[in-house]
Amino acid sequence: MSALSEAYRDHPLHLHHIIPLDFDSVRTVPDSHVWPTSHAFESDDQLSIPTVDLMDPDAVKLVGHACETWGVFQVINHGIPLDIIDEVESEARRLFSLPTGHKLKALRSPGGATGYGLARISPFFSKKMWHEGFTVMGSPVDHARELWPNDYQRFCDVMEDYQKKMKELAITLMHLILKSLDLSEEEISKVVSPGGASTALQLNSYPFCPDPSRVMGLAPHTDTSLLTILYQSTINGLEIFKDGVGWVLVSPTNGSLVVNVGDLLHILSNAQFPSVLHRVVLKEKQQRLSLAYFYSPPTDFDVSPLALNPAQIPLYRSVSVREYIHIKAKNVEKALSLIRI
Ligand SMILES: C=C1C[C@]23C[C@@]1(O)CC[C@H]2[C@@]12CCC[C@@](C)(C(=O)O1)[C@H]2[C@@H]3C(=O)O
Ligand SMILES: O=C(O)CCC(=O)C(=O)O
Ligand SMILES: [Fe+2]
Repeated sequence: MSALSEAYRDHPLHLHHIIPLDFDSVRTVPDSHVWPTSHAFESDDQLSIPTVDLMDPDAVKLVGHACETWGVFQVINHGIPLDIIDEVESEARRLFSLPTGHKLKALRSPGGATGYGLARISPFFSKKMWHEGFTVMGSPVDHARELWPNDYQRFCDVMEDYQKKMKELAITLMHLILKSLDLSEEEISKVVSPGGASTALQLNSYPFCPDPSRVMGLAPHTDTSLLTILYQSTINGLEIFKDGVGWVLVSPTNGSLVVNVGDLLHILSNAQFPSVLHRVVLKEKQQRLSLAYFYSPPTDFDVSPLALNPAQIPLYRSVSVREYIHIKAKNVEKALSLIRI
């Protein structure tokens, strides 16, 4: 068991907050999944988040500006081969198209962190989300063997290879981001080291929905990570919240990846980089898939505001990654304010 999985063990969830709906059998949206519709569901579809070309000689400045003004950006020329992304998407599709009863063989256990199930934030909302996920931390072999006793190797190879590639990209991005904060190489290497990191890959599926305007794919949340690298299939749905504007749609563009600031980078940057609030709404009846890779320091690493000039005061106390996960598991929305000085 990875150290990251262990951090979640002290916060077991009830099975009704883990088991997704049997999406295969529903013809209408059950009341448990109907969210109050209001103007809150509207979004700005004209504005676009910044795009950063990782080959641009000004990448440090561009990434820093995007993190500061939006907390999220798209990357192009990121070096992840498109056929690898396609393979992961296709394996994710293979998994989510299994009959519900079969997927339950890989159900996340109440104290577990990996496998099939609802998003961890589910207990914090009175309505259920139109979502099913599969969380991978390293090798998914134990769950994959339950799903495909004679045919699990390909799924494992593809998921492990993707995590390796994502880790390299996350490290590159972290170097650019921390350089933009003027941190020294020595300080950067304490936060980002290839050997030590807590990472997770989350396969998300928003199944076919007979009435998309009444459901919520993934409720508004911030990610716990330093940063998250997201691939979204061709279907719209991801929205980010921008102060002074409201919800802004992030349309998928071919081959680009979405990078967002998580809570731990928000703390490290002393709130210079906002941990972006985001959600997924269903814009179409059709199934939507996404792949989210979460990158954080090891669980025993103490995160504290680093990018301080002499005139600045730290806004957050030091907190270990493990402790922050515990705080967030109990108070999802208030976690950052609970460590504010
Ligand atoms: C490492 C992780 C981040 C995450 C919890 C997890 O253990 C794996 C799933 C992740 C996810 C994906 C959907 C949104 C989110 C808030 C959730 O409920 O599960 C994130 C978690 C997070 O960022 O805290
Ligand atoms: O599906 C998406 O576009 C977003 C997923 C997400 O926010 C997450 O997995 O944390
Ligand atoms: Fe997220």
